[in-house]
Amino acid sequence: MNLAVSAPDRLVVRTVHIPDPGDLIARLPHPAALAWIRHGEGIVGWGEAARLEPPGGPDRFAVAARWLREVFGTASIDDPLRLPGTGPVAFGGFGFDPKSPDSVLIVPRWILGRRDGHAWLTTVGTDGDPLALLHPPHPTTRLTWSDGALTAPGWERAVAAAVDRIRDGRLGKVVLARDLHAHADEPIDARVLLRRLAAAYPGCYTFSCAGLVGATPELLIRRTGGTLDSLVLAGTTARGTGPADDAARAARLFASAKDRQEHAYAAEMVRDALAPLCAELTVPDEPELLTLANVMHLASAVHGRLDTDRSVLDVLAALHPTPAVCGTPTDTALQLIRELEGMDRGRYAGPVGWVDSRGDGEWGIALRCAQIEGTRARLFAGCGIVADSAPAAELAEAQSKFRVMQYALEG
Ligand SMILES: C=C(O[C@H]1C=CC=C(C(=O)O)[C@@H]1O)C(=O)O
Repeated sequence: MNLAVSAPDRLVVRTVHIPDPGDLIARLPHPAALAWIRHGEGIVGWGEAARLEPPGGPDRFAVAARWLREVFGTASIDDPLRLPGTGPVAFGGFGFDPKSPDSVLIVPRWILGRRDGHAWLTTVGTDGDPLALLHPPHPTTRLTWSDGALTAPGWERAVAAAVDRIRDGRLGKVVLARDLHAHADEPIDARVLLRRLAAAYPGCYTFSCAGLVGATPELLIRRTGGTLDSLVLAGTTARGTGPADDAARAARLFASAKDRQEHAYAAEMVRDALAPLCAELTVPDEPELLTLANVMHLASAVHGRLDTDRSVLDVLAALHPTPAVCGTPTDTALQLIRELEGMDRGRYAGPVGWVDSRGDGEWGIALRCAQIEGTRARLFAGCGIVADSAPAAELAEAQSKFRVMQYALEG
């Protein structure tokens, strides 16, 4: 196990009730921001009290859960609120591919939160000034764009190859992604991107963790006490030119056998993965429509009640990767992704979110995001491919999904 920043022997944690802090993103004093916000509520963090970079492997969720049990279990915690997200919290992101070494968990020094009429500040450690790192946000000026691993025609050929494999009967669905590179004149400030994303996509989960910044519509799992919630997304159409065009496109999406099949694979797998962990589970028979600023998705809201006390990380281990980002069957789809994408996804399409010391937490799938490193951003977008997929249509869908982060970077 590699502890890039070693945890102190014992964390000393104090949560206090505070007056409404207003815009959480505006309070972040440093570009190395940790954030999880939807409709203005959620948590932001900064500074680092402890950090874990679990090595790649299918057991990375279990390794992370063990480490957190140790770090939080030995902590001295003064938390009169005892709400989801109060007390110590770890923000995290896990590599998409089990082989990926990119997973990370960070326990910040300071956490500011707001939820259901409560606001709080959590301090981890007894020294230091939360505003010592004060560093005003700085918008990026000029950007240059270039292809990632595959050009657009190269990616269309990969989609065509995937369709051939599916028609050969080797698998039912695979999700293929591509990356785009942006290069700025000056370092990219995550807070500027977060502000634009939270304003343009308020219903999505705007997140930032170790340079991965985005606004995902897909809730992989939320654990609140014994309750689980998940929002399965698969099947997409671009937004129309106005309400009538939107309605026509939505009707075509619901009538599309291709999109319904893409969605069914994802919803069925989530049901099968959660059923053994739940005393009760509800999965709708029919998807509903989720409308975002750039696209519309088929969506299924899944609810469950855990059969026994399990951390949200245990539930993640059972769910990831769903066919919304990998395919069916999982192993065959993962092999095809490795063969055809020509890139390492890093933490794109992996779980991103937070967990507290009670095991509550919210984890999305890291979609509509970019990995920021200094002056560079690497954007990702993927599409579910089934037997009837057409490469040109999938390329257009990926372009619609890239628009989220293109807007975050360019304004
Ligand atoms: C893989 C992505 O989207 C997934 C989530 C929703 C809809 C999808 C689709 O219709 O293809 C994808 O499964 C992405 O945005 O990079």
